[in-house]
Amino acid sequence: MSHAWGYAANNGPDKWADSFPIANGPRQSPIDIVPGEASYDAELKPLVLKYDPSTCLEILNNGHSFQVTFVDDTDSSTLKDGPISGTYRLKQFHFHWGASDDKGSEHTVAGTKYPAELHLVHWNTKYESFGKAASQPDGLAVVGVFLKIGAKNASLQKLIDAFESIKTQGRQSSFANFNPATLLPGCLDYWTYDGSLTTPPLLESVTWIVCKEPISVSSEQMGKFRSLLFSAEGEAESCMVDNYRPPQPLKGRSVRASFK
Ligand SMILES: NS(=O)(=O)c1ccc(NCc2ccco2)c([N+](=O)[O-])c1
Ligand SMILES: [Zn+2]
Repeated sequence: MSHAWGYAANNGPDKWADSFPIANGPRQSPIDIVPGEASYDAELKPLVLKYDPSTCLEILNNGHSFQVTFVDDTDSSTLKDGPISGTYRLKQFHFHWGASDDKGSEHTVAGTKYPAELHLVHWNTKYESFGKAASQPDGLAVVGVFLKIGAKNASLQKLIDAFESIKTQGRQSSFANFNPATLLPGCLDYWTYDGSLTTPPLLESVTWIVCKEPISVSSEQMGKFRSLLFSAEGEAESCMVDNYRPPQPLKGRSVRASFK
């Protein structure tokens, strides 16, 4: 790919294999989750998420999504138990969404697309850094949460209120004392499977933990997500929409459920 990857016709998911051949690998993400084909595993533990709002650092438009980044030099914000062993540290969270409310999530549930999907990204502290962990089969654990059109979400609104300061690619602003736990659904039942990063470099290092219960977002709030830009200041404006990879082949993998 002579140009950076993106989500357009000339550099989008169908072209990623040109520069990242792992795109056709055995454990790619996202996938379509078919509840009737997931197997309940009684040995799966409840998720233990401990988030310290004081580790929240900044909000950034990285040109593919917006992300909120956390200080990850201590075990202040961590994920434990669930399908994983050991301690994984929260590095950042970000979203994927569509140009309209009928699409936008990366994982789908029996073919159903949600308007958006939240990813809370954690790395295994048995490795010395996110970068080192990202290249290991058990290096990362990403909690996925679907967004469903409904009531206005007060927690998402705090993110949206910062958007005017990060409208274009590369812009960032300080963002303190945000508690990511306020973005989690009430019920933490989940599906889990072995997968990958859903954007280049598509590394096959992710234990995916996808929550069954969505959180709400209003259609107006989704409109604000779509006001962000892929483009940098001074470039032709390109709305940040449809920044999602479609489901990938399961290739023999099993999906386990933490619930009956
Ligand atoms: N949609 S996702 O949660 O799978 C995802 C994808 C890419 C990256 N990062 C890209 C990257 C560069 C080197 C290693 O990683 C991240 N992340 O960093 O949290 C998350
Ligand atoms: Zn993501």
